Amino acid sequence: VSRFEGIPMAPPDPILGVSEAFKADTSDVKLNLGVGAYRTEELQPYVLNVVKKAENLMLERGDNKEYLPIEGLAAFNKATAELLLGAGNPAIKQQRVATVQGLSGTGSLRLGAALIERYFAGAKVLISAPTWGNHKNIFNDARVPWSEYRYYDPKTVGLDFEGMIEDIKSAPEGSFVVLHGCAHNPTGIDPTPEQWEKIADVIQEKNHIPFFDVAYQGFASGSLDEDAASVRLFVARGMEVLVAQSYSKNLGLYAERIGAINVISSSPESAARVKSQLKRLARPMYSNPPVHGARIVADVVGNPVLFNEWKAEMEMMAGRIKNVRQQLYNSITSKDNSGKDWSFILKQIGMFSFTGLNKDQSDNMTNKWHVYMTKDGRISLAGLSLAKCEYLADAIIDSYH
Ligand SMILES: Cc1[nH+]cc(COP(=O)(O)O)c(/C=N/[C@@H](CC(=O)O)C(=O)O)c1O
Repeated sequence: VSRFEGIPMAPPDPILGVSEAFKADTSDVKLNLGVGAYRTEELQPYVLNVVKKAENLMLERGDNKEYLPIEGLAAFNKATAELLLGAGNPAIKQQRVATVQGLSGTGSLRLGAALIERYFAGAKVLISAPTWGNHKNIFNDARVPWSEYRYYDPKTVGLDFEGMIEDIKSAPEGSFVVLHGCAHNPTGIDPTPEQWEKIADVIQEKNHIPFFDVAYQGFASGSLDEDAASVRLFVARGMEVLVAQSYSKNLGLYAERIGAINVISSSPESAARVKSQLKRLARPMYSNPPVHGARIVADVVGNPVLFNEWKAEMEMMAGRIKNVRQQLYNSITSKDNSGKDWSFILKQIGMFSFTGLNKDQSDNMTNKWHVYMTKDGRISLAGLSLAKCEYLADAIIDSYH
């Protein structure tokens, strides 16, 4: 008898498990609108041109495979903090930013969670309702207690701003508030600039610490600066902030696992101490991070020609998703005569559309129409082509009524 027999079979991941089910489907009309990964109009994965150019540069240079320091590639850490905050940001000049390269967004969030667990005993983390499917797993496994703040209002298919503020205000003083920097996942609903100001007010009032998850910078609006505006607003106020970054989507480096955890503190001394403890946490977890993705980001950002080409490719990707969003709206409204208001599809930003389809309706999308999506009603528009909008519109209308 195996000694592992007591280990139960784990359920498939709510997001990544959808791709497994999609692959098993033999239908030729199947659509994978599950995982948030960009696809071209031909529904193929996309390796950015600048990534190929950066990799050729590496080969020509003959870069070695020596260990990186625990905190990662210095050139990457410099580039990623400057991308996030703007190269001239006073926090960077005053050396108040502790940046450690992480295993993409997930690994950076986990490192931040481990710091909270070790140095903020009893502190609570507040996450939005709903939020990205892996946030709860990350804080659960880091043994950090969390609770939810109201975010999505199904009645208005919009932001429950009053509820959000109330829940953040009523949380214990000094809680960590997880905020999506832009392109909220799964709702696609972002606070307005005015609402961000009020969110910053209540967080300051309560001495909470904001923990931004920035997984789509430049990918949501097409502009790196626009998509970082919320983070920069909080830092400009002199607030101490944690920010997890990912280059999975905006540079298409999904499988390279490249991201960073940034801790902006009020003094260079505390930034240095925080960085030393982040290294202390990383060493027994994975020792030091992978070099390939870090070099690509550092080379692309460090080379003005490549940097400009990257910005153009981001605008292209964001543009394709905006076109698909508009086309889906047109297809649905030209077919559906129920009078339902579908304008939420156009108001949402980023990779996803939160359709409002419930679990049974989402099951119908999959079982009858071979459309794969997450059970919370989210569809990834990045996996949709203009050519498939008619078909998807039929599936959504059929599943709704
Ligand atoms: C908000 C958010 N934060 C972090 C991540 C982590 O990505 P990483 O590749 O670890 O940098 C993702 C990925 N989201 C998509 C893929 C996934 O679930 O892992 C998704 O929502 O489909 C997010 O959507």
